[in-house]
Order: sequence, then structure tokens, then C-alpha cells
Amino acid sequence: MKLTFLGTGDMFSVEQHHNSMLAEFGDTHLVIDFPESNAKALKEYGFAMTGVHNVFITHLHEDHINGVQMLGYYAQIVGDRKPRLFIHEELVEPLWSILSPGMRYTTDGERTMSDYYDVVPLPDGGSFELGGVTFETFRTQHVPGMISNGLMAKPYFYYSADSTLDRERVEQIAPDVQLIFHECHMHDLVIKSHTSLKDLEQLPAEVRQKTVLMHYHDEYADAEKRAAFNRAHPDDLRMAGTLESFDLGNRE
Ligand SMILES: Nc1ccn([C@@H]2O[C@H](COP(=O)(O)O)[C@@H](O)[C@H]2O)c(=O)n1
Repeated sequence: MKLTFLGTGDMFSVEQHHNSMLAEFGDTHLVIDFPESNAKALKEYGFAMTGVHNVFITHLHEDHINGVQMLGYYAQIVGDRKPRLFIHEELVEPLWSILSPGMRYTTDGERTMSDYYDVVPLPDGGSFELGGVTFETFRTQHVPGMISNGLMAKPYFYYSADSTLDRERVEQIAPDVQLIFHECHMHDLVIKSHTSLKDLEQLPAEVRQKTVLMHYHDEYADAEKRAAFNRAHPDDLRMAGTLESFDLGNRE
């Protein structure tokens, strides 16, 4: 399995792409979230937008979904098939409410969500299978009252999505995965909906060793700043960069 960050930035990032990851495995793939910056990132990486067939949506903050309209149109106008959207069942209608002002009316008449996407609604804690890999979803602790999901694909990776640190869950799953991708805002302050570096530093060494940081602010769009951070953390908590790939090999 090859994992490539299409973006590692937070909500306010303008110097790097918003957080999203492409997982390629077997003869298929999954893109986690679809910010508008993915169009540029995919081009830079060399993966055609028309080749995007599977997308998982973690939650509905704009920086995670503001490329979904473009993807739907692009797949229909330039491509030849609808992308599958894996999404919590309670987010389907709210997502269409966001998309419909720009997608409902077309020159060929009115359209619904299912004209653009093959929607796969997932129950709380639901899972789905692609290319022989099982992806398990779980609720994250992002904003109270708001549905937000993380993703886990054993024995490959854990993806926190947007979340405060769910220490119990992370420590429990750590032995089952090769890498833990965790959001980290990297500000020297407390943000109630996100995880700080101080939080992650509390994890046991064997968990920190597997942990890769994503979804941070633009100061770390600078590769040298990230390199300096990684040099200071030779054995743990390394920062990923946009378009950086991680090869996890085959299932053992
Ligand atoms: N500097 C920041 C950035 C974001 N927030 C809060 O995070 C939520 C949005 O999360 P994104 O993953 O979309 O970045 C939202 O609740 C913001 O209020 C913040 O408090 N400070």
C-alpha cells in the first residue's frame, strides 16, 4: 500500500494544500477527504482526476469537502463514471444541502446527489471493503455535536482525521497498524477541536514511533522547518509533507 499526502494543511492554509491522503493498493485506491486543493495536488502527483473512483469523507468542514462539487462535475463531464462516496449516513443530506445550490440545476434538467456520485452511506462505526482491504470508521472527538469520522485499515494505518487526541483508542490500535497519521495543529496554544504537539508527546514511546503528523498550520509548509522538526525528533512524531509518500508494502 502506498500512501501519499495530497495536502497536510489546516483550515487556514494558503501555502500548502488542505489535509487529504491518497491510498493506493492492489488495483484500486481511496482518497480521504476532497478539498479543492486536491485537483492541483493530483496533477502534481500524476494521478488523473478522472481516475478518482473512491472517496471517503471524514466530516463537513469546508476545507475537507470544498472539492467535492468539482469532482462530481469533472467525473461526469470529462470522465466516464461516478466516484463512490463513502460517508457517514447522517452526513449525506447535509452534504447535498451544501452541494445542491451549485449542482441541482443543469442545462439538462434537475439533478440529485446520486446523479453525480455512488453514495455509500455508513452507519456509526461502519466499515467497507475495497481491493481486499477493510476500512473501519470510528467517531472522532472533533466538535461536540458534529459527526466526524476517522479511518483505520489494519494492518496498514490509523488516520485520526480531525480530532482531539483519543488516547485510549490510539494506544489500543497502535500494535495493529504500521503507521498512525494524527492531526496536530502545531500552535503553542490549546485549540479545543484539535490536537496539540504536547498532547501527542504524552503517548508512549512505541506509539510515538509510529506517529506521523498532519493537518498543521502554514509555518510548517516550509520544508526546512519540517526537516528541522524531524531532525529534533529522530525516533518519533515525524511531520509529513504535501506529496510525501509512505510505502507500507503488502499485508503480512
Ligand atoms: N486556528 C484554528 C483553526 C481551526 N479552529 C477550529 O477548528 C475547526 C475547523 O477544523 P478544520 O479541520 O477544518 O481546520 C473549527 O471548529 C474551528 O473553530 C480553531 O479553533 N483554531
